Amino acid sequence: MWSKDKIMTREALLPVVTDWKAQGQRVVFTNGCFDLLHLGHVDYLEKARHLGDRLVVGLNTDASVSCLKPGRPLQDEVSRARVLASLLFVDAVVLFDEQTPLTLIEALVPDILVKGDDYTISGIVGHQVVLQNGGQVLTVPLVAGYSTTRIVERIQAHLTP
Ligand SMILES: Nc1ncnc2c1ncn2[C@@H]1O[C@H](COP(=O)(O)OP(=O)(O)OP(=O)(O)O)[C@@H](O)[C@H]1O
Ligand SMILES: O=P(O)(O)O[C@@H]1O[C@H]([C@H](O)CO)[C@@H](O)[C@H](O)[C@@H]1O
Repeated sequence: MWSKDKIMTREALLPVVTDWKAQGQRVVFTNGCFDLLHLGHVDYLEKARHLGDRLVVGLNTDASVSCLKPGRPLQDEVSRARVLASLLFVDAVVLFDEQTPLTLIEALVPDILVKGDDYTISGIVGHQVVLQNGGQVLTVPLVAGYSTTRIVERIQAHLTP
């Protein structure tokens, strides 16, 4: 499979997830902006994938990111989606335009919902949907010292005379 084929619309992804579930595969879902991919992202995504059998990543569109994080994204949604899709342990990438992935999670009803532990369980959007459907909501420890913001700050410091 070419990585670009992992990038799907919500409509195309729904039957794929239904088939995975019908085959008894546990579907893990996470989401984020993933502006500049770094070690923390890779570590947490790989761990998320191994909490189940398939990993679906919800990716904020450029419009969504710019509402959440003024001045961002630095990389457009096409680039961010392809970089995520190129990861061996990512099975699907789906863009969402809203401020939160709630409607996407309501549509997919993943078996496992995951975020980094910079979030509390009750602070993870969609946790009620997943728990009410008998699923799990989990966090993965952060890799200390890694963030997109930190990368930007280091570049800015490097460029400042
Ligand atoms: N250092 C890290 N280790 C593990 N997971 C991380 C780390 N940083 C972010 N994540 C996780 O990656 C996902 C996407 O987060 P996000 O795109 O905001 O990354 P970020 O590097 O924190 O970006 P920003 O600096 O712009 O906030 C979230 O689920 C978050 O919990
Ligand atoms: O990359 P971020 O900022 O960690 O991703 C955000 O996560 C929010 C989270 O799911 C809240 O529980 C989400 O609402 C927001 O749209 C971003 O994806």
